[in-house]
Amino acid sequence: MTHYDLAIIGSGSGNSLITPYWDDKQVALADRGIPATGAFGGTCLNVGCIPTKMFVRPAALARTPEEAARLGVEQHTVGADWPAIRDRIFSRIDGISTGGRQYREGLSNVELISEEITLTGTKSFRTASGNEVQAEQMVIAAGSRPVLSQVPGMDLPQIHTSETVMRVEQMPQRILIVGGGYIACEFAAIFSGLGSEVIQINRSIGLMNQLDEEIAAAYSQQAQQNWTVQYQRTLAAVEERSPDRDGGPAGVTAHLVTSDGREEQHDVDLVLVAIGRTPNSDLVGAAEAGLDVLEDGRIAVDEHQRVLSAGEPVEGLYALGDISSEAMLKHVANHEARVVAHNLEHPDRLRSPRTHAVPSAVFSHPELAQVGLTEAQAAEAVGAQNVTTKTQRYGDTAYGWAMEDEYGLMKVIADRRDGMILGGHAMGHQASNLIQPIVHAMSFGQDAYTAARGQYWIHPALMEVTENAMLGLEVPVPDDAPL
Ligand SMILES: Cc1cc2nc3c(=O)[nH]c(=O)nc-3n(C[C@H](O)[C@H](O)[C@H](O)COP(=O)(O)OP(=O)(O)OC[C@H]3O[C@@H](n4cnc5c(N)ncnc54)[C@H](O)[C@@H]3O)c2cc1C
Ligand SMILES: NC(=O)c1ccc[n+]([C@@H]2O[C@H](COP(=O)([O-])OP(=O)(O)OC[C@H]3O[C@@H](n4cnc5c(N)ncnc54)[C@H](O)[C@@H]3O)[C@@H](O)[C@H]2O)c1
Repeated sequence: MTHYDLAIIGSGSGNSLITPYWDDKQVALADRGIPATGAFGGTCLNVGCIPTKMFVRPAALARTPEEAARLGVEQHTVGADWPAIRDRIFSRIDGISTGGRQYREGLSNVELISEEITLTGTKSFRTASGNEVQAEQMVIAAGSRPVLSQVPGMDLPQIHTSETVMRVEQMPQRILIVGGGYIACEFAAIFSGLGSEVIQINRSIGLMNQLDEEIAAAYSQQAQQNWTVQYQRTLAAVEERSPDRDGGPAGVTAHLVTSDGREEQHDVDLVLVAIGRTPNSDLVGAAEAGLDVLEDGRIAVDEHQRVLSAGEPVEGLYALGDISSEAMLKHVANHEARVVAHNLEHPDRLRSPRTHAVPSAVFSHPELAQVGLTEAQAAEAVGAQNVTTKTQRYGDTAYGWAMEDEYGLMKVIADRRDGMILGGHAMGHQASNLIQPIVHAMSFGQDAYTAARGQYWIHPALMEVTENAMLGLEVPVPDDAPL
């Protein structure tokens, strides 16, 4: 049994817990590596946020002829060099991952355990090779993994999740994407932008249905113009077709079933399954070790990120990120890591993460961003009569004219009694940036009028969309309001 001052499971946001405080103490960092590649550094770096957005950018560039044509410029995308794009992206990503691993391996106070571990108690685990580890304090930051459909054919090499699809040898000519959430909508934009024929199916009607209804409907309409979207369909089975005459890779036939029981099929090169992610609490053996596990698979934590066992926090045991958080987002995992880092160092002054005004963006085409409540949730929270909303079209602002923008929207939802912002939702160019002043106002408790009028907005920047959305709300103007 090896004893450490701190043991961390997971090298994603967990990796950032090793602050200078631990320089003269002994830390174990266990990570089995990303399944497809064994890479160090977790999901965001290797198979998540960062590589996806590195594909989003060339896909957006490949689409510029559409916008250029509206502005009187003739452009033509000749093609996207998938192997070159893929290799450029992963040479950078893999280098960062390798560098991170080497750095950790080189530290005398850190033991890197590159193996799958299983908890044996609340602050102990066994490695796959049989070593027993015990720690004074422990953090479970073991993330989540993609869920696969429970249908025949999921073991075929043409079936992909977000963990494998970015490294395929050739860009698919035709791809079926299953799901209507973040990952499905981002990859639909990536592959359609780069030139694949994309068919996206969702079992319900509409895409990104967790968003504000107005924005989700507007996005779904746009998506249908950019690639093929089919609703009320689920995957029933996938079977391999024989290789083509030139000996090229075999594609698959995806069998679908519609909500009214009809059968359909699509011949595609590959299928991307993006129907959600499940926390890795089962992989680490959380329930067997006596930890409380919620119905959705998350490890239960209290307001200080302390893990619960039989409803009570276990001293010195924390969880963070996808394995315990409702929002599976990197900025949330990182914030929780900062809180846990503090709590590990100051057990007498425990802090809690902020749960208010958590934003997210979907880097699709168009881009989406949101923070706070939807209009329906706001009506539920404060009463429909107290809710005021403003939907500002990009196209009705000066920069929107410059862009000849046809679909961009920013919707702000506020309490009409005090002007406090309850939610913000955006769709269109740079939505993930335009939402930030709303996040700022909500985080620092500024009413919409003060947030809009209390600062200069550069004219005629696109950010005037956000300014105008806030100014368009029917809210009280505070006494001595800024002019
Ligand atoms: C395709 C995709 C795109 C995304 N894009 C965005 C985005 O744009 N913005 C955003 O905010 N979020 C995005 N996310 C979500 C974001 O990546 C996650 O919320 C975040 O990475 C979670 O970090 P974590 O530290 O909790 O877990 P991870 O980074 O997943 O780290 C957990 C680590 O634990 C290891 N592990 C698990 N079980 C064991 C075990 N038993 N033994 C040893 N090691 C184990 C895993 O191998 C992994 O390396 C995206 C996710 C995906 C999949
Ligand atoms: N830009 C970002 O911040 C970003 C990007 C990617 C992923 N993520 C995170 O990763 C999480 C997982 O992403 P995701 O897209 O896999 O999940 P998701 O929860 O966003 O979407 C899942 C989709 O799959 C559908 N679905 C669920 N079960 C199904 C089934 N059995 N058959 C058919 N369809 C089914 C759902 O209706 C939904 O449309 C997200 O919730 C998000 O937190 C964030």
